[in-house]
Amino acid sequence: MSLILTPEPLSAAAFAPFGDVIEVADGCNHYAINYGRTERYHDLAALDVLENAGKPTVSIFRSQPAQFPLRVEVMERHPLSSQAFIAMQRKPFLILVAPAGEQPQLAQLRLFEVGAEQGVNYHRGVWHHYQFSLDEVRDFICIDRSGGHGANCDEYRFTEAVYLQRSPSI
Ligand SMILES: NC(=O)N[C@@H](O)C(=O)O
Ligand code: NI
Repeated sequence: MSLILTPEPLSAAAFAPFGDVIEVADGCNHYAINYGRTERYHDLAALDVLENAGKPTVSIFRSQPAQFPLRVEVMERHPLSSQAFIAMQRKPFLILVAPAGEQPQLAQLRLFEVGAEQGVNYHRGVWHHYQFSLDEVRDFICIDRSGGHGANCDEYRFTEAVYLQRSPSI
């Protein structure tokens, strides 16, 4: 028996069990800076990267597009840190997540469509599929942890048949 997942829209409330949505939204803490020429939307994600002498790191992931339907072979988690992704070309992308725990539970898998003006920050231990793009090679800013000590990437390989489908809108 296969499990087929289709995307749901990403909102801060829906994503709360997994992390933060990085976006300009009602209720954000924002204020004018630079003599009124810039509005700062402040402190949008809980970065958690200092465990075991880790340090914050900004990288660019140049990701290959996935082919659909995508068979989910593996998911991963970072037990020592958060990990944020923000699309540089402002194109939508898909993320697959499951709550932190010993292993991802099939019944708790969620597929979200990240909008063109959103980013995500996975909280530490949250299971997720590694980054991929849609249609074309795309660049993503990644903010996570480097240095320090301790293994920070656990993988879980599915034996069940889990597939991701795109929605017509993306
Ligand atoms: N391995 C690595 O740095 N990337 C993954 O963590 C990912 O989520 O793409
Ligand atoms: Ni990751």
